Amino acid sequence: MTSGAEGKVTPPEQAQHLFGDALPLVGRYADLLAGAGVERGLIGPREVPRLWERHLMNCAVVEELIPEGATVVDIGSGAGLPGVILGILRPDLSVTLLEPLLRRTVFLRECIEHLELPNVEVRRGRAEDMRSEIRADVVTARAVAPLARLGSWALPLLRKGGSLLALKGEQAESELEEARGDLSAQRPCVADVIRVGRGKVEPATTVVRVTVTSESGHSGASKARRSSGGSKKKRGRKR
Ligand SMILES: C[S@@+](CC[C@H](N)C(=O)[O-])C[C@H]1O[C@@H](n2cnc3c(N)ncnc32)[C@H](O)[C@@H]1O
Repeated sequence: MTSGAEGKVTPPEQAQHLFGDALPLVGRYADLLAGAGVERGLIGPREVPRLWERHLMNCAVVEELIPEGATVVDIGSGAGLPGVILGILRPDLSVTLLEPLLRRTVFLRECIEHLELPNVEVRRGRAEDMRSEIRADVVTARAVAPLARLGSWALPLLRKGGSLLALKGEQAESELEEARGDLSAQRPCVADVIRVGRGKVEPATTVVRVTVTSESGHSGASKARRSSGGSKKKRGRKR
């Protein structure tokens, strides 16, 4: 990526407290987003003035929820949010940016190279096609899909005890209540809504956390359905 492809965006004062020593590197990423990211249509030009507060800082506080040394898969990483920020802030994490669109993976690879992030890799693909290939401690996703669909993509990628951290808007509680049945049918799990970064970002970041409680990819209910023959048609044949 040429330096000419970098824009310039000044970090707000709170960014110093939040990012500490990582601020210069986050600043370089911000410049890439504001430059090549906008030129290539990966983020809208109207996002540039609010890049720090609404995007970078909002994503950064999610690191509080990620255990030391975790493997993290960022589904639908787009221009790298929240995955790149997590990779910068937490060198102890192994982060995979999972993104199906070529144009976006090209940008992501250039960012990783430019920012020299050895703990971050880019994979091109759809989350639902990665079931046999990925087992992670944490899956993150921001602005990717409604919760029930996101759960059907993310939960199969998690180890037992692993969590989906979905960055959501103010309607997170009602979205979770609507999706609860689908999430449990996908895989036994517990879920809650957490607000992270109070006092650091305004508003705090809303995260739906879904933690899988079983090794199996299927809930007890699905297992029961399968062992009792599943559909009526099958039961008929058995008799
Ligand atoms: C609205 S963008 C959000 C990008 C980024 N997470 C952010 O917050 O700026 C949604 C991204 O999800 C990706 N996506 C869509 N379907 C997907 C799938 N099945 N698996 C993985 N990523 C997907 C899209 O290509 C797109 O980059």
